[in-house]
Amino acid sequence: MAGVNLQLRHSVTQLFPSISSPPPPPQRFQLGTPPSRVLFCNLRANSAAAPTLRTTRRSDIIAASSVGSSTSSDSVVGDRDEVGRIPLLEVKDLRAVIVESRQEILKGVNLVVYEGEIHAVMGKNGSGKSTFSKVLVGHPDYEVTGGSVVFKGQNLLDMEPEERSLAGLFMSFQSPVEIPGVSNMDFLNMAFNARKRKLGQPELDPIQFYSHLVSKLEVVNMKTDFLNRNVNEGFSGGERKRNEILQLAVLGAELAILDEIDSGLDVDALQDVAKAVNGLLTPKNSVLMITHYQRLLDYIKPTLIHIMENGRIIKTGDKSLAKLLEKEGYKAISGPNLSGNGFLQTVSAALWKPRIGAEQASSHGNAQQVPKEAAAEVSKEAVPDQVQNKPPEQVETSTKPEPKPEPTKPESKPETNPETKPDPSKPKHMRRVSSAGLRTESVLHGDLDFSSDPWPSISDGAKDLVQKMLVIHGFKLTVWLQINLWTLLRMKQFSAMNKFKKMALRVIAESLSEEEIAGLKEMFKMIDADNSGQITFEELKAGLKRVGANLKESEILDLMQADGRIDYNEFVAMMQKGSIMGGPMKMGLEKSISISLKH
Ligand SMILES: Nc1ncnc2c1ncn2[C@@H]1O[C@H](COP(=O)(O)OP(=O)(O)OP(=O)(O)O)[C@@H](O)[C@H]1O
Repeated sequence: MAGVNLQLRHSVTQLFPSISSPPPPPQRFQLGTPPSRVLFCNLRANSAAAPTLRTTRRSDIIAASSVGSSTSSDSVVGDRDEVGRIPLLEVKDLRAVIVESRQEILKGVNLVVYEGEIHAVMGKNGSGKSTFSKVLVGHPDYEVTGGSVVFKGQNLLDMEPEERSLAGLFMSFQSPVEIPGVSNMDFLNMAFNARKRKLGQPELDPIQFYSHLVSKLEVVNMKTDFLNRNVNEGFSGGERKRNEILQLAVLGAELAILDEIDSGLDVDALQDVAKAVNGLLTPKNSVLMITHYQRLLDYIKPTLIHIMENGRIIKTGDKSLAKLLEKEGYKAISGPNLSGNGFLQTVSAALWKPRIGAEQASSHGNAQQVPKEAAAEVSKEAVPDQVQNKPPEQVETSTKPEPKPEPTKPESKPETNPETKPDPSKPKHMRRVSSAGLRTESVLHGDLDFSSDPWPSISDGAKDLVQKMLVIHGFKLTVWLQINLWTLLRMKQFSAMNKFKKMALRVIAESLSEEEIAGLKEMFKMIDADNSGQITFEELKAGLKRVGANLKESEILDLMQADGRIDYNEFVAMMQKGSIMGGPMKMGLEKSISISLKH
C-alpha cells in the first residue's frame, strides 16, 4: 500500500442511510499515480514506473526522424470530410517499438475515426491490436518512432497519458489491474473530479458523486457492493469488464477504446456490457473496440471493421467482414494481401497464369522467368496508376516489349467454332479459347480479327476501347486480361468508397453520354450472362474464371456490392476515371483510393 494514503472521512451509514446494501465508508486517499494514468497505463497505483513515466513527444520524434511536419495537427484541426463528418481520431502511418527490446510492433497503422462511429479492430493473436490501443493512450512500454496521431485536432503524441484521458480518451484494458487499498468509489470520484477541473466545471462532493454513480451502476447492472471493494481486487473476469464499463459510464469519453471487452463475459453479462456501451453512445462520441468475436458485433454494431496483421491494418470493411472471418477464419483475409500492391500482385499473378504456361511449354531456358518479371512489372506499374486514378493505358513502363510469338499460320486457325474446337496441333496454352470466342494467340499479338465472333455484334466504340486497351506502351496484354485487370481495379476502388461517393459517381455515370461509356455496356453484357441487367456473384465468378483470374470467393465477394449484385449504373460508375470529376470530388476519390491502397 505504499504510495496510497487513505484517510477515512465518513461512515457510509451516515451518508447513505437508505441504501439496503450500504457500501463501506467512502475514503479519501492520495494515489502515487494519478487515476487517469492508472486507468490508461494499467499500472498499479504505486507502480515504480509511474512517476518517471514519460511518453515520447511528437516534437522529439520530428527532430529525431524524418517524419515531416505535414503530419502536424494544424493540418487537420476542424477539417470535415466532404460529407461533413468531423474526424475525432486520425492515425497516420503510426509506428512503435517496445522500449526494452526495440522490437517494432506497429509498422504503419492508418485509421480515421469520425464522431459517432464505432470501429472494430480484429486480427490474429499477436497482430498488434492491444499494442495499438496502448500506444494511443501513451503506455510507457512503447515508444512511437514515426507517424502521427491527431485527436480532436490536437497532437495526441505530445500529451502525457493523463492529458490524453482528460482530453476525452478512455481505455478499458484486456486485463484490468487491481489497486489494493483503493475503493472503486474513491478512485472514480478522483478521476471524475480531475476531469471536471480540466473542463472548468464544478467538482462533485462525495454525496453528489454517489448519486451520479448509482445511476451509472444501473446502466451496467452492477450492485452497490462493488463501489466499496478495492478496484478490481478479487473481481471475477466478468466483473472486471463490467467495472471497466462503469468507469467509462462515470467518466464519459469522446473516444472509448475497449480491448476485448467481451472476453470472459457470460451471455447475460455480454448483453449488459453491450447495452451499457450502446447507451453511452451519442452522435459526438465514438468507440474503437478490439475483439476476436462476431458475437460482440451483434450487440454493438460497428460502422467499420479493420483487420490487423503484423502491425498494420490490412483490410477494412463492414460487418460482413466479421461474418466472413467467423465462417472461414483469417485465411480468407490474410495470405495474399488484397490491398494495395498485394491486391495487384494477386490479380497480376492470376492474369499471367496462361502466359506462364505458354513459356513453360516452350523450350526456352528462361521460360519461367520472363512472364514472372513481366507480371512483376505490371503490378509495380499499376500501383501508381491506381493512386493517380488513371486507366492502365496511361501507365509508363520501362518493360521491353515482349518478343512476338511465332505468327499464327492461317492453316492453324480452327475451321469450326473456336469455342468447341481448339487447334490440337498447338501447345496447350495457345489452344486456350475464351468463352467469348477470342483466341488467345491472336490477342497476344495485338492482332484482332474484328470480323469474327463476337466482334460483329459489338459497337465500334467498344472495339475502339478494346484496341486502345490492347497495347500499353508497347507492353502487350490480352484484351480480356487487360479488361479484367482494369475492371478489377475499378471495382476495388469503388468498393473502398463510402456510400456518398458511390451515389455521386452513379449520378455522374448516369449523366454520361453513350459515347463516353462506349464499350462498358458490352463489357457489362458479357459478364451478365443471363442478360438480367445485373451481374450476380456467380456471373462475376464465372467471368473472372474465364479469363484465368482465379480469385477466392471471399475476394470476389469483396468486389460485389452489399446486396451481392452489380447493376449497370454501378458498373459504369466503377469503371469511370477519376479525371471525369473535377475539384473536391476528384480529390475525395483520390484520397479514398490512396487510403484503400495504404490499407
Ligand atoms: N511489452 C511487451 N514486451 C514484449 N513483447 C510485447 C510487448 N507488447 C507486445 N509485445 C509483443 O507484440 C506482439 C503484439 O502483441 P499485442 O498484444 O499487441 O497483440 P494482439 O493482437 O493484441 O494479440 P491478442 O489477440 O493475443 O491479444 C506480440 O508478439 C507480443 O508478444
